[in-house]
Amino acid sequence: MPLVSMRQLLDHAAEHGYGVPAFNVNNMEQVKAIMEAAAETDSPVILQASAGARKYAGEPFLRHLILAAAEAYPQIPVCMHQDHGTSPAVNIRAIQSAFSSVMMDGSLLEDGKTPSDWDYNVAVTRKVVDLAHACGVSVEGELGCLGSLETGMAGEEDGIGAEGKLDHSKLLTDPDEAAEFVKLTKVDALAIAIGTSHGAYKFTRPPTGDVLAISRIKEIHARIPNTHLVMHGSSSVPQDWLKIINENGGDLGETYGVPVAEIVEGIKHGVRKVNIDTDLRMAATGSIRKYMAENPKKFDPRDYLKPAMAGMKGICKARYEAFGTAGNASKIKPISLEDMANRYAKGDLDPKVN
Ligand SMILES: O=C(CO)COP(=O)(O)O
Ligand SMILES: O=C[C@H](O)COP(=O)(O)O
Repeated sequence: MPLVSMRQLLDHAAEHGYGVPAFNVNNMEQVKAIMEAAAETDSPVILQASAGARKYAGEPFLRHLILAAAEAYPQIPVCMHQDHGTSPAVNIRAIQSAFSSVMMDGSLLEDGKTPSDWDYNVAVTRKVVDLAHACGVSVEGELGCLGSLETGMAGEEDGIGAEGKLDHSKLLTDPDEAAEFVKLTKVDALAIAIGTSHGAYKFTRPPTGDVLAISRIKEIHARIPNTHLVMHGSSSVPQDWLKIINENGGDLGETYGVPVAEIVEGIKHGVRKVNIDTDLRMAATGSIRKYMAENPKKFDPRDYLKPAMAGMKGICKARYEAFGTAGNASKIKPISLEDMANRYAKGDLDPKVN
């Protein structure tokens, strides 16, 4: 099957009331684990690559890994998505690389650190939407900054994300602004700030409504019912993997993620894309640490990468099942990007704003 656009996958998810996890990929083991889980559960797939992934693997390796996934699993619709494109140029290069979906993260300036203003975010996002839609490629925008409602600290990780303390208003997306932003930019999907952040250190205690504002999702969805909401920083930081890592020489400390039940609640109210990276990193690290501790004489990377793949696959299967993604791949007939471009040109995919 050819790569499909994220808009097609998320429209299907909205129509049938489920969500799609978007897993970050950097290497073959992650891609294989996700695809095996998707094949076993009949789930459509979003594979997303950050600028960091491109730096790590290199553009040709990354592109071919994702194309290999689509070739090896022709029955599974795969979207190749650029995560956190920090400028129009990054996204244009992604489209040139065959990405079927991009993210213009105009909530931050091009340095990926400094919170931007409204006019900048609208201008860069609209520019990317005009170019991408002409190619049938979908666009995710972001309004608000990821960060902790517990501490007010912005969610910087690996050089991406704002730094330091932010005003509470920046950490929670405003429903009126979301409606205006979507009207002006015509994005297909909108990443919102509700108290989640990238990485393993999201919450110091299991989160409650004051630090994880799931109720805000309902208010935003009511204003922009056909724009798909995206939850970034949605790893659940599994306590069993945390324990395995720490029992085998790791030192991650006490920390909590976004409970799967809260994500499922979000999915009931318009969340269609759920970004997950840290959970797969933890499953891989825990598996490798455990294998190394139990098998000190082994040195073939395939020996410890196999359990790493199995650990990641377990997380993927659990999320596909919990989010209702399972059972839907076979129901999706691919729409070509050419067709998507025509639909955008006719205005058939324009956002509805209440
Ligand atoms: O949002 C993410 C990528 O954009 C990943 O979030 P996590 O760090 O919670 O996995
Ligand atoms: O966007 C956040 C993801 O966790 C990607 O992280 P990365 O930039 O280290 O690949």
